[in-house]
Amino acid sequence: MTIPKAMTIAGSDSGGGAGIQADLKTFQELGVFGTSAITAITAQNTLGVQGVYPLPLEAIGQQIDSVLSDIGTDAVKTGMLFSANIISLVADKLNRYGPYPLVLDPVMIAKGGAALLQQEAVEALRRELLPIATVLTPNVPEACAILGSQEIGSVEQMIEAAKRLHELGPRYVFLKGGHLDGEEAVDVLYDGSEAILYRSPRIRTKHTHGTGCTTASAIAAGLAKGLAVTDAVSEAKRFITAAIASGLEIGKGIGPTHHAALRLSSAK
Ligand SMILES: Nc1ncnc2c1ncn2[C@@H]1O[C@H](COP(=O)(O)OP(=O)(O)OP(=O)(O)O)[C@@H](O)[C@H]1O
Ligand SMILES: Cc1ncc(CO)c(N)n1
Repeated sequence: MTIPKAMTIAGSDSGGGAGIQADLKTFQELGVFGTSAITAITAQNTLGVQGVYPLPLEAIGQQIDSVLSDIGTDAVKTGMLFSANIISLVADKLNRYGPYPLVLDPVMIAKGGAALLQQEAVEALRRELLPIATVLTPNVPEACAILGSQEIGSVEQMIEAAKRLHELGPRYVFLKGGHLDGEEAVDVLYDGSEAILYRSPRIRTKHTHGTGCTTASAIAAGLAKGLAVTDAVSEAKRFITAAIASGLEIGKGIGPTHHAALRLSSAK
């Protein structure tokens, strides 16, 4: 049996809601075989990040070699990369084994405020990974950090920012509007000529841990299946909206999005 394959290169979230764990669950839900290279281990739960432990470069490189020299992949998603050295290593490996459809989620800061990317690594991200990305998926604060300060408070300003981000090299920019206010959660996809808006009702919940990782890996799953970027993004938007609607009240803080609502209701 052949099955589409996607690889995530990201950090581990012990709390299970974001990072590698969210990515692999999303791949599985969407019918894609998932592989991984872990860049850093975080001690994390619904209350925040208690510890960050980047892995040695050798360990990260070896995981990527093991997967790509044997199993291969139809798409890659990157998440938490933590340092400029890890970014350079990942760019080197993807250039050597690829090119692959690449969903680049420029993870910088966890919801509780912990740094998942060192500040001085933003330049490496811009220089080495943005130019080889198929889809760049920043949230509003990440877009501001990559652009070096820009006011983004409206959909019009999101479109302007997406255009400037596109000039840095990615084929598509998918700028997510989860951090803005309003009755709808509006995201912008820009391909260099046209801005497409993806809208959903804004769900009133605090349980949104892992929304970014889940969205980016759902897009990667679509690309692995051979979908056009616009279709992969539509599917991902539907998937994340359902996952937020069935977010879990577990732990004492911000609970995770949940991807298997149908199975859950038929269990017990
Ligand atoms: N309350 C909500 N209701 C509906 N959709 C939402 C809500 N919050 C976020 N989204 C959607 O979820 C997706 C992820 O967006 P968001 O801006 O939250 O990502 P993120 O900030 O990168 O996530 P994370 O904090 O996990 O890194 C987008 O499609 C966004 O529109
Ligand atoms: C490991 C990891 N990656 C990404 C995020 C962003 O949500 C997180 N909180 N933890």
